Amino acid sequence: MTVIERSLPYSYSHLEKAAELTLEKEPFTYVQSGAGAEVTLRANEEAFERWAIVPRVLKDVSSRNLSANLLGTHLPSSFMLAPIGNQGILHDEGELASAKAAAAFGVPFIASTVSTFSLEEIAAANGDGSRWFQLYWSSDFEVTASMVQRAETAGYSAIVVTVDMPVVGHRERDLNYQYFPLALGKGAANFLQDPVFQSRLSKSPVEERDVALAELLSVFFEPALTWDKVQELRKITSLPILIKGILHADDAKIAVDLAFDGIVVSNHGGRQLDGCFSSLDALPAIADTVKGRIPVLFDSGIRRGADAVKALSLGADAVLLGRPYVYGLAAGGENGVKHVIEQFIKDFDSAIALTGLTKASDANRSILRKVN
Ligand SMILES: Cc1cc2nc3c(=O)[nH]c(=O)nc-3n(C[C@H](O)[C@H](O)[C@H](O)COP(=O)(O)O)c2cc1C
Ligand SMILES: CCCCCCC(=O)C(=O)O
Repeated sequence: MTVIERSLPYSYSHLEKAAELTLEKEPFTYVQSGAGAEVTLRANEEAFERWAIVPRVLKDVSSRNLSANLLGTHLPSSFMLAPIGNQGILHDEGELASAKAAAAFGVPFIASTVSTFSLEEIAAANGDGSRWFQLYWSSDFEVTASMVQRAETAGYSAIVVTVDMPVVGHRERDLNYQYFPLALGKGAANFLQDPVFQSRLSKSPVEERDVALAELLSVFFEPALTWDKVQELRKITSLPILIKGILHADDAKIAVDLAFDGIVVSNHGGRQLDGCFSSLDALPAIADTVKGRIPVLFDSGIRRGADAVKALSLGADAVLLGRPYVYGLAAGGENGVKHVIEQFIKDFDSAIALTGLTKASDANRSILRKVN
């Protein structure tokens, strides 16, 4: 499938610029920025520059297989679209546009708890596409349970529990602008349309939106969350459960020991703890600990096809594409996301061939060297 959206740029930096020129400064900054001094945000990209691919030649790369299969989900090019909340601040069609674009390429879409549109609306837009649901664990457990059950009913095939946000990171640039999309109701649909959440209110969210949003903010975080509590999800759903936000090999070991179905090595794109490990630096030790017993997904810093080759070589089974696709959304709506997906697939395919591989799943450390 080829998308005609030639007015959009091809490089990440130009795509970011196109989004900046399209958006007001507050929503653009919300996406672009990280926590604190943004040391970790920068480290995520810099870590990729410290690994170099040492390609092999004359390997007959005329036929290539980029795919991965994880937990019953087919990934045609070993990547998925990362959960990104509040997409309505970037484009009126928000997650609906992204979910449609993902489906057009068969790329699985991970819908955020704090989406602008409800998980049912996103599922309808995603149609026959494949989708997972990202869960922010609410301190109101019955709301959490209700959302998970709704996701199962709406055809989501895995639950990704994000655990790196017991509290929100200190995002200085958002604080400077006093810009908080969740408080503005841009990521509220899953709560406002939830029957259990509605039962907590004396008037409907339509009648008293401000009261409903205040209730949302009061139950959004669960800083007391523990491994034991997350295990309770097993009683609620038969879907695979992945833990997103792992950086320490000991936590990866716990996830394996407790029989979770997968993990996502991630530092939330440098938006939570500034000064923490880059995601790529965390990956090898985690992959060595997991030893293939459960799928290891990776995000934070994937910008190009060669980045995906490096992450797969260091032990990831698949990667999540984050900021690049929402810059495409901002700059061009559904076609903008299609453009980003299409270019990423072409770039990844080229990188696999030029590395001397015919299967993405064959990527391994023998083709990488640490430089500087
Ligand atoms: C604007 C924005 C919103 C995000 N919202 C969520 C979210 O709702 N849930 C979640 O688990 N992660 C969220 N993330 C983190 C992404 O899933 C992913 O970990 C991160 O974007 C990876 O970093 P990268 O985009 O720099 O590669 C968000 C990231 C951004 C940039
Ligand atoms: C109160 C903060 C909620 C943020 C939810 C979206 C997200 O994960 C992000 O990084 O932004």
